[in-house]
Amino acid sequence: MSTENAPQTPAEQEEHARLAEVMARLQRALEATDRRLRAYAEEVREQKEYLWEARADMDHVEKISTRQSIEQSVMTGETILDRQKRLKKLQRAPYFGRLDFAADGATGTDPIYIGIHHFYDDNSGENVVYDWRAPIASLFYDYETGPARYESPDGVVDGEVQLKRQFRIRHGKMELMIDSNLHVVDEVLQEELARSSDDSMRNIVATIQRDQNAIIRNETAPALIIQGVAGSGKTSIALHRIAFLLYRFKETLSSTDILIISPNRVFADYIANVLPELGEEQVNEIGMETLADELLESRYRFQTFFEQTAELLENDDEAMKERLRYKASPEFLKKLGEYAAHVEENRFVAEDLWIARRLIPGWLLEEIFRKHRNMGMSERIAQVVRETEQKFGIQYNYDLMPEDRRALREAVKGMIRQSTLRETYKQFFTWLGRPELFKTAKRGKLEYADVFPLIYLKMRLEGIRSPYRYVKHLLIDEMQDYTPVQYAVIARLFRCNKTILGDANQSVNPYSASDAEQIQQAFMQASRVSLTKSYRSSYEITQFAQQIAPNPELEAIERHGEPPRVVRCRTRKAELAHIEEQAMDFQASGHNTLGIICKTQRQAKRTHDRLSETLEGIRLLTEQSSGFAPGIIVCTAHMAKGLEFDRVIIPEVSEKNYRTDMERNLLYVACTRAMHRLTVTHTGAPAAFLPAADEVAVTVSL
Ligand SMILES: Nc1ncnc2c1ncn2[C@@H]1O[C@H](COP(=O)(O)OP(=O)(O)OP(=O)(O)O)[C@@H](O)[C@H]1O
Repeated sequence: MSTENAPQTPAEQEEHARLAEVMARLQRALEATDRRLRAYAEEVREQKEYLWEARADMDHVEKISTRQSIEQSVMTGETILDRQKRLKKLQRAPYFGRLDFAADGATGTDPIYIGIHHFYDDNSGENVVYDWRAPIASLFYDYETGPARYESPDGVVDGEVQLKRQFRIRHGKMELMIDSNLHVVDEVLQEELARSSDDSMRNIVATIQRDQNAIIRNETAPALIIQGVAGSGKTSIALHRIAFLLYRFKETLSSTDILIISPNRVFADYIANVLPELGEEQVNEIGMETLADELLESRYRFQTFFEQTAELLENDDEAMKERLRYKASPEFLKKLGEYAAHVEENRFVAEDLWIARRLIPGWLLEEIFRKHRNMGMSERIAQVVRETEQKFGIQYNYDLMPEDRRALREAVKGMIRQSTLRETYKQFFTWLGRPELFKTAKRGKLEYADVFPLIYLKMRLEGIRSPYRYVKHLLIDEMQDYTPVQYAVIARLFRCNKTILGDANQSVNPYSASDAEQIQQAFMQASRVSLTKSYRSSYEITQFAQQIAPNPELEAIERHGEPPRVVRCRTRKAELAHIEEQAMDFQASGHNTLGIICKTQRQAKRTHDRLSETLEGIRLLTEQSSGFAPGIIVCTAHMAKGLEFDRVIIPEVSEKNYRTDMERNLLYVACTRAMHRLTVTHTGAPAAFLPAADEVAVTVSL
């Protein structure tokens, strides 16, 4: 029921009165924080003044103690500032749900209101609003009215949900209030999904679904792999899960302990707001290329994943596909492991040595050398020399002279049959009998597909001291775009808990992709969950995308909109004119984002440049872009991964331009970015895997 007008029913009257009371309490709490903040600011000012004026009479210890006291006041002030921010947010929407739960054996029920943050009223000593992450709040997501249970810190509590109510409150005003019973269509969710997009990912606390809640609140899985169809909320719930874990384990986990591996900086920027909105600090983020560069100590120049995909699309090179396919196979990882063992086995040719006219047996040198396989080579040689010297001293009761030590070091060095890491990696392909699988990319760079195998070999032969030992939880998005070798490297690098998410149907480069099952093999004790309901796109858009890349598991949400349009244009000029028309229509609409999604960067640039001749403010996303913003964005499907737009236009979907499986995947990714409206344009024959024309509107334009 809508409650924008005067409340009608007793329930509405009750809730309006309650809201007014909560708003008044929030106002009082805010005024109290304002007073405390002013008091702390004054205290800091006075202490600083005192420190300055009395500095000549103070000894060192006194100065330190005054400074510490200032720091303490500043920190307390910051905590109050945080509370102030939360209270202000609560003033806009103090809660979104109410739950009356009668625990078995308890007398009476107090309504529990659930909001984005906890609100404890200091004056009355009451929990006025519960944080959505509180144990009891999980009832709100898991049950309608009837028998229910939740896990409290003291154990499982059984009982009955007697009332469940959803609210939409904006700017302190109640706009909607709905009592949910079993089988009620989730009206609040429908409204939420029908809204226009934002310039960043939004939180979904008010409408988290039951299966999503189970993933968010899973505290035990050491590695949780989420395979979810396009638009199923994977990224959203992974971030909500992080917020939940930060709340649940606040004593031992902080935002600086978390790292996100994300596909690019635009995506990182797009999701950056979710955790702060949920009252948590932003967490660190890193891309695979930066990670690789750090691990290789910036010693190698290599192609990026983006460049690799671009090259594949521009050239459709069978030999390259074969290289990528093999390097993405579990077989490749196995062989690389065998090769590393082989190199290790054969690279030290120990011989008997005579130092200071005394014998050092080869077997002893070999034994010491083998023991330290995880050290870098120069460190390892130094260690062999050190340990041999010790044993030598004990055996012969003789201390080595500096020249003896030098001779020992030179002799040990001489026993090593070693080439550079890159050379050793290259020789792997000869050892394998397939030298054609190693090929340098343009300008002598390593191919992207060789970067992580090289790191893996380095780890096996030299050892890498992980710079990420501080990470306690790792989140990997777009998991399908990483290969078994990458996962093997990640597993060695990050021993912490992990949330790994993606969609096998959305790989932008199917020649180097992994599915959830393969990924599970890389991590011990990993659990796999799947999400099959798609929330982002209207029913019609989802059905359209399903015809391009059918996924029998996918369940489309029943939110109806315009059918997607396939627009056949006589010429490229006519196509651009149609896109321009659509762009102008968008500018006049209430929608916030329009994505014009092309296949290649070259096509995106060309489209962008042509449209920019007549339209203002169109942005082109490139590999270097670092931010997402509302308006018209032209980009490739690769760049659009993970993003969403109110409207999407996909140009040049002709038979010639979209032909291969990879192109089909990219088209699927592009279509599934659209929330409310999708237009596909082409000249000449349309791509064969576009839905048949009689199922979509065909407009002959110009
Ligand atoms: N429970 C929910 N309540 C409201 N909105 C939701 C819910 N679940 C998902 N959504 C919305 O669905 C859209 C898709 O979510 P998200 O981007 O997290 O999905 P995804 O599975 O990561 O998508 P993709 O793989 O296609 O990039 C977002 O607009 C998100 O807000």
